[in-house]
Amino acid sequence: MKNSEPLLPFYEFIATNVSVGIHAVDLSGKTIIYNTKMKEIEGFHFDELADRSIIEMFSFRQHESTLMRVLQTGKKEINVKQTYWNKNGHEITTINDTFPLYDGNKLIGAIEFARDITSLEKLVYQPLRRYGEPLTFDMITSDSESMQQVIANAKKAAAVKLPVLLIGESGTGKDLVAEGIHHAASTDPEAFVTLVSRRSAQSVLDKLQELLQDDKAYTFFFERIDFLSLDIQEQLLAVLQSLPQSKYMLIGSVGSDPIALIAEGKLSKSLYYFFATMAITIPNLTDRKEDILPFVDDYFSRHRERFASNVTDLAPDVQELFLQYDWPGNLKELELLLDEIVSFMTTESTVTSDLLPLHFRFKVQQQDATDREPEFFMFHQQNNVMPLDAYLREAESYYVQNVLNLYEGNITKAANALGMSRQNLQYRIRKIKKQ
Ligand SMILES: Nc1ncnc2c1ncn2[C@@H]1O[C@H](COP(=O)(O)OP(=O)(O)OP(=O)(O)O)[C@@H](O)[C@H]1O
Repeated sequence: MKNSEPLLPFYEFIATNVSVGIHAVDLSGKTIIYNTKMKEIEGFHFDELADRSIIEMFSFRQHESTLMRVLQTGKKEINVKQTYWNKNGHEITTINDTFPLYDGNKLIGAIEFARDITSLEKLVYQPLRRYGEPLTFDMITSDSESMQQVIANAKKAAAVKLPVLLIGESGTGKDLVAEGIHHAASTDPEAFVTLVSRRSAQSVLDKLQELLQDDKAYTFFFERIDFLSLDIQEQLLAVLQSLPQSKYMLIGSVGSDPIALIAEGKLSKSLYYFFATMAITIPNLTDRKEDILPFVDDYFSRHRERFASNVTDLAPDVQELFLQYDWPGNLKELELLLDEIVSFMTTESTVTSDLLPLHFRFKVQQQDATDREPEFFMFHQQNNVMPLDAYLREAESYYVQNVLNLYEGNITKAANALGMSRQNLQYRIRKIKKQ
């Protein structure tokens, strides 16, 4: 390969600057190439991956399963869309092509190319919007008492036009409530601007400064301010404090309890006080299960209207499963699942259990992992053998749940006992919940 040596700097430059995530592994699953974009997508540092096999990293990585499968089958997998939550808890959507790598006839590894379409997905994934209509409170499913309270508070916030903080886990509907507030407070449907913190933090400030040059009474929605660094949060606060009161409607959102975020150093206390004139907490879907079936009905009616489809309802046993499941990804998870289900449907009008994707059935089963007997994890020849990564996920979930139970849910003590940091354990718990 002597002749290719002068090309190495070119290859390196390409790998570093290309806007596609690249991850290549050798036959043993060891990482050979992991480029800058892939690091950005997955929120990793190269040192964390350099010398480890995929199996060792199994609990952290989303892509390992495709790479493993391609190593096993020797067959490429093209255009696979994945939405997941990366190591930093950011929701990411990618489209992946994964190829086996051959030297002559000999398989030597696998390589994955991931196109990050998160921002695009956010733009195009607007299933609630009916042909450009503004998104108003009446379009938000709120059958539960707690959601009705959220809407009532959001209406008050729109009336007084003071800064608002929306608190809720990913997928609970913070974006919708923010937009509902805007349309209740303003007559200009075009003046709602979402400034997304999950990409480049500096771009939030730049975009804000740029828009402030217009003479428009914008509603600025600062989505997930807890994803901004403390330094940027302070800079943002300085800009916000200098704005004329009452001209702009200012809304911020955070993904969990702000007091805990402040204690963990992820949220500036002063920025919190600035936004929290009015704080609205949007509960998790599992705490307002009355919203599940009305949301499904509404989804089906929109689907019929838009795609002239036949889909009308869920079979009783599917309803049961939906009500039983915890929905860690909240309404977003339910919506993505419905998207997947209706894409399989042709002439059927009722969603029966055989139309449920395997991963969902598996997740419902996994929810009872804590009730499992230890014998489940012992290998019996007569048992069906499950794929290794599914088994490892089960085992991790079972072990972590039991250690948490042992320490009565105390994360610090459980993390100590498991020999890991609090953040690491919290990350794993989130991941287990989302599996
Ligand atoms: N109450 C609701 N009624 C109707 N649709 C909802 C409701 N809540 C959420 N959704 C749907 O769930 C999806 C996620 O909602 P949204 O983006 O507002 O969540 P979020 O809390 O802002 O999440 P993130 O923190 O990840 O941005 C949206 O596509 C929306 O259509």
